[in-house]
Amino acid sequence: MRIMMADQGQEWKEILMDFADWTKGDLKASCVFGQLPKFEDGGLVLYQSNAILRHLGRNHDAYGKDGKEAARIDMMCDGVEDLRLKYGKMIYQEYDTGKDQYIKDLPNHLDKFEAVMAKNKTGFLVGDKPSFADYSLFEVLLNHLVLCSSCLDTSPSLKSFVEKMSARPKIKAFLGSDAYKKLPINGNGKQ
Ligand SMILES: N[C@@H](CCC(=O)N[C@@H](CS)C(=O)NCC(=O)O)C(=O)O
Repeated sequence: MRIMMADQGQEWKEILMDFADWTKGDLKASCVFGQLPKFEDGGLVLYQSNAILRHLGRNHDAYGKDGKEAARIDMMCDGVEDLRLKYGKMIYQEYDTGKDQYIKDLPNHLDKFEAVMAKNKTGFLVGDKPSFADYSLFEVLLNHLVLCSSCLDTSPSLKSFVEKMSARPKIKAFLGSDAYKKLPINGNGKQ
């Protein structure tokens, strides 16, 4: 979300929740699913990261040029979410016992995105400009590069995608900012 808003030139105000405050429970009780992030846009209050991404996609013309592209963007976003969940399970539940096997299995998961990216030939998953699924994939790949810096060596289209996204001026500025650098990748400090 942050990367997408930065690239689309949308300013945002962020309130970071301290874990001690969160455990008091008041905010949790007010969240629709008892979890963050919470996103407010005017009178609209949203939860669920991918719903927020879709909202941003609609607002910033980053949801395909027609219904068919939108459907394929949804599919790619759900595919990214599957990978994000596998990564999260390893990070939060199996880091010490499962990290090596996760890295070994990673090419099987990344291959799917590599194939779509290579076939589209525009440098994006769908269409010829970044959609919310591209921002989601980009963020997941950045995190995987921290986990294993060589993980894209056998995925040339994904490697080029990450390089080009990282070089987009507003993304480059955001990734270089203190606001971004001080954020932990994962809440448990593992990466
Ligand atoms: N499917 C949700 C998952 C949200 C989620 O896992 N939130 C975590 C932080 S990233 C949370 O609020 N954890 C605290 C809790 O469950 O009490 C989304 O994508 O937004």
